[in-house]
Amino acid sequence: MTTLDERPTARHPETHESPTPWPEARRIAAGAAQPLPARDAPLRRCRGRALAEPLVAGLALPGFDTAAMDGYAVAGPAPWRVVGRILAGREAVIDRIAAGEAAEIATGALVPAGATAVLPYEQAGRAGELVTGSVEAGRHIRRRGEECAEGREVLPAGTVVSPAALGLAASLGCDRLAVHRRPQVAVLVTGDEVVRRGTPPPGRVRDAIGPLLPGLVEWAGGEPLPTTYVPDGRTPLAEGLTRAARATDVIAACGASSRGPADHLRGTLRELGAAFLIDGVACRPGHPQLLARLPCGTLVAGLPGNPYAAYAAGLTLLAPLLGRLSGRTPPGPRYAPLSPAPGGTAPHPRDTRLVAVTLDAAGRATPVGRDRPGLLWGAAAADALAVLPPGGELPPEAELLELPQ
Ligand SMILES: Nc1nc2c(c(=O)[nH]1)N[C@H]1C(S)=C(S)[C@@H](COP(=O)(O)OP(=O)(O)OC[C@H]3O[C@@H](n4cnc5c(N)ncnc54)[C@H](O)[C@@H]3O)O[C@H]1N2
Ligand code: MOO
Repeated sequence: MTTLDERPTARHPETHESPTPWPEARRIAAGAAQPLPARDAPLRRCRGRALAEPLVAGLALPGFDTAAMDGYAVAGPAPWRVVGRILAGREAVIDRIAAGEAAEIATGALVPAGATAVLPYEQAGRAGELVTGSVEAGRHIRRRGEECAEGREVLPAGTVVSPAALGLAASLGCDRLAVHRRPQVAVLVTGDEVVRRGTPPPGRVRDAIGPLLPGLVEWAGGEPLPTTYVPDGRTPLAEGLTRAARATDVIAACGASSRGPADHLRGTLRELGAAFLIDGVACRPGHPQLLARLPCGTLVAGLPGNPYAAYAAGLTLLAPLLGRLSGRTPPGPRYAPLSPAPGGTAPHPRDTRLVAVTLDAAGRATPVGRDRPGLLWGAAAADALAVLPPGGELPPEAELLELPQ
């Protein structure tokens, strides 16, 4: 685990904080915890969780010599005399055929011993009990174990269990899988100005973060707990953090992260004895974000109140942290060539910029615009966020951050 003392300490000329460079902040967040313990869970509860152990084939696939086409199992050269019919899932009525014989066979049925190929109906001619046609030896028979040998590792530990992985595990005879527990995340939304329903009156604003964060948390590997709303003020914030810390692995506290009269997050965390792992990140938007550990061990990700800044911060610190806690192997970085922005998006002189982009069919990323810190329009229309390192001209290509769907 990286400690505060290992953080770079350059002071930020505008905020007087000591922001951590964006790539370093992500590494610290991903290393701030260990994967949560494994549990044995029934398949229906495994989707989205990470395998705690490799998935090993407990049986061969296919499990028996299987017809890959509807037609005739044939032995030796044509013509063949039909000796019966074999359907999938039925006990073998014909377990062997000799040269010159054929058995009508359904896709998925057990191929009788002695069969040298399956001749599809489309390639067969039939007159009474006699079948003619030509088929290469071995064609259209899936031999036992040819697709996956028994005992083979098919997925490594750390793989997120997808719908396809669930189907594969079932094909391999699994009823349960060893998966990591998902980290529970309590979302605290602060601010006297936020309203949760309808049109906000003058001076108030609709809560955009409460609806946004649970989906982001779930996508990143966490289990969101019901969102709690905390009024401005140190005491309610301290009470909210203390209550949440008793019941959860991670707290995502939104708003109150800056320097205004109602921005008590940093002070309150200090009063509660929290250790800061990250105290500001050199990125736009989202620079006031933080990561701290309460004395009880619960981690607190502090996200800015501006909704797009909260989203960008959620992807910067919260997502790698939840990925690690949930035992997921992090995906490798993705890059895309950048089209110049119609409005002229440029790198920030000191901070990493996170820009909402769409991807065209050729894989080029084009900035969408409408991604000011308070506005989620660009992010909602985007396919990814492009990461623009600080300084210089617009780079020819950029790293992409995947977005929750
Ligand atoms: N003197 C400075 N002021 C500010 C700085 C700075 O560096 N120095 N940074 C600015 C940036 S950047 C951001 S981001 C914000 C972060 O502010 P807070 O985290 O303290 O959040 P608030 O002040 O509570 O709110 C900011 C903004 O967002 C709206 N908001 C808050 N919560 C929600 C919500 N749940 N849904 C929708 N909108 C929300 C709030 O009404 C404000 O407009 O600080 C800047 N100031
Ligand atoms: O960085 Mo603020 O986080 O721009 O909106």
